[in-house]
Amino acid sequence: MFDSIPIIDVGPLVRKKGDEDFREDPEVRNVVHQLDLACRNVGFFYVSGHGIPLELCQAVLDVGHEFFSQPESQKLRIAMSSSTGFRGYQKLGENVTKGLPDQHEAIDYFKEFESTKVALRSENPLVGLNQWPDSVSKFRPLVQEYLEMLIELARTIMRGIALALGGPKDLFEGERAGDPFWILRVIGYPPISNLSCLSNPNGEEVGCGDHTDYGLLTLVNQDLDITALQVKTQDGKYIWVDPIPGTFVVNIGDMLTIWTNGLYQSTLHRVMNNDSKYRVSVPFFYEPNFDARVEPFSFLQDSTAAESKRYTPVVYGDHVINKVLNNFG
Ligand SMILES: O=C(O)CCC(=O)C(=O)O
Ligand SMILES: [Fe+2]
Repeated sequence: MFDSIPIIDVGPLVRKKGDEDFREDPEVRNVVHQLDLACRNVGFFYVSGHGIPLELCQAVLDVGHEFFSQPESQKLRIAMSSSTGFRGYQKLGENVTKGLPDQHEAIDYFKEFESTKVALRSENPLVGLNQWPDSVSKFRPLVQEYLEMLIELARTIMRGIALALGGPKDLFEGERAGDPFWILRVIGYPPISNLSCLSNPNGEEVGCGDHTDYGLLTLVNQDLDITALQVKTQDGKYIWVDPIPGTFVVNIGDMLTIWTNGLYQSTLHRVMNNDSKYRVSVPFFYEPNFDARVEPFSFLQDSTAAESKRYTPVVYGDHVINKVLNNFG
């Protein structure tokens, strides 16, 4: 049972990731222990000490605000469609979670496939080029710089999680997540008071409905002056995830649940922007290799869920294609 989100200073992981004795270092071991507790009990944690400049995080949110404040015709110039590989801008209400329209607009970026066998598979609907708004000139260079840093940070945190599971530090490298797929969403949530009456069955206006994230690890950069993200506890209550300057909100996704045979569970969460201001958040989803087969680690199966609870293996790429097509196809 949890009633708050822990804060983990990942500084030692970041500073010592190249060290020979990384695994034995007392500071690293301390971080690894905290990661283990957070992943077992909460599924969410803040990370501080990550080394990514606050100004860069803020600048990414600022260009998001600038983009969304434009007239719709301008935004639709980078509209998402099946012909863009589902990359680009989607209007308010176009995104659907569990059959209900979400009250947000967004731009979606996916890792671009190189001409490997994945890209050449004609049935892969996510093959395409990312859509960059030239109306906001700083957008592309800033977001690209940010992406490179976030990929590296997520990889470092996954190294800590590998040790937390008692595995080798490269557990999530190679065929599993050595060539990680990623998704970046720049999301805008209008204040609920501005919305017409599209509500969920409970009469609530939901920016993004209850869901777990479907990949490996999510890092959320959110506006600092609005609290809108909520995490569901085991007894069904929601707790608000207040923004903390200099941190990312990190949560684990469904692929980690499968790999750990349920030891680390992805946690339900949703977004409600009850504030009077427009909110921007930029979640970054660090994922397995596109063609990774995800199945419970054999070294964990004895110590985790009973046979009946075993998770069904999936190929990550099939899983994500399914999710995207269900939403927009
Ligand atoms: O906007 C947020 O704070 C989180 C959004 C989210 O949960 C998601 O896009 O998966
Ligand atoms: Fe999420």
